[in-house]
Amino acid sequence: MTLSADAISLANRLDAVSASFGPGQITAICGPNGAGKSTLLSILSGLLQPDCGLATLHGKALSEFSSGARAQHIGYLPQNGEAAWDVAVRNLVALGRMPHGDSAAGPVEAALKALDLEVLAARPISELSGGEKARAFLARVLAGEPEWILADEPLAALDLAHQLALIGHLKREAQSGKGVIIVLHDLALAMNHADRVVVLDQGQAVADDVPEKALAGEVIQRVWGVTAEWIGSEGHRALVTR
Ligand SMILES: Nc1ncnc2c1ncn2[C@@H]1O[C@H](COP(=O)(O)OP(=O)(O)OP(=O)(O)O)[C@@H](O)[C@H]1O
Repeated sequence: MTLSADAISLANRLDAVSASFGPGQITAICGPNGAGKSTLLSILSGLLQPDCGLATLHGKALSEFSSGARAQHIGYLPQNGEAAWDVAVRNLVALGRMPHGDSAAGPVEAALKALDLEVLAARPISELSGGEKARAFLARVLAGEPEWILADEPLAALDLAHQLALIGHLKREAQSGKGVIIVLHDLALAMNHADRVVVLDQGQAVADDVPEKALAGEVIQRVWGVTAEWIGSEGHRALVTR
């Protein structure tokens, strides 16, 4: 039940990145702008092909899955997604059922509830704020009930309360046996809420460990070029920069 990247390279974007992800965990992918985070997530979702190396699900190359079968297993939220049509929120979320060929009401309503979208369900997407839209796109992913949730900066546009609610939801998804991989720029969110952190720098995986080790001060200094120190207790840490 693993999703793996095995020595994946893509010209000027990723350089021999290997990482294996298991279910039941939240993994954060962190790194500076242009480090290759979105590229790695796209490859792990099967939407982008590497030049060399292999991305596999349960030991089978992602390229060998039909797009429908792959989408049943892996739900992918791109950075800054856009809707092709200006549909109501509930209809957009129901599109998440497409890989299953149904529009089952249960998962759609559960996804609307999880993202606090019930009051907005009849509203056209074009009439949502940026954060509301981000929640709607993530609800579409959740409605597909994938084993793997891959989300590129899912928290970036959300207010504090919705960030915490979404993190709580992703933790429950992980506890129920799903695999969650999210790209995060907020290192404190990664430190406090991820089970594991992969740090990318200039296309290479330079740390892959529990948050305390992968985001240690010396890693932040080396990768981000920032002198910083963690304060507070486990699960409640804040990053103080100097
Ligand atoms: N479609 C593309 N074609 C060629 N190069 C690309 C393409 N998209 C991104 N890149 C380059 O690949 C590298 C990695 O980009 P990627 O979007 O994966 O970085 P990222 O870590 O997600 O960055 P950010 O934090 O800014 O979102 C960057 O140098 C970027 O300029």
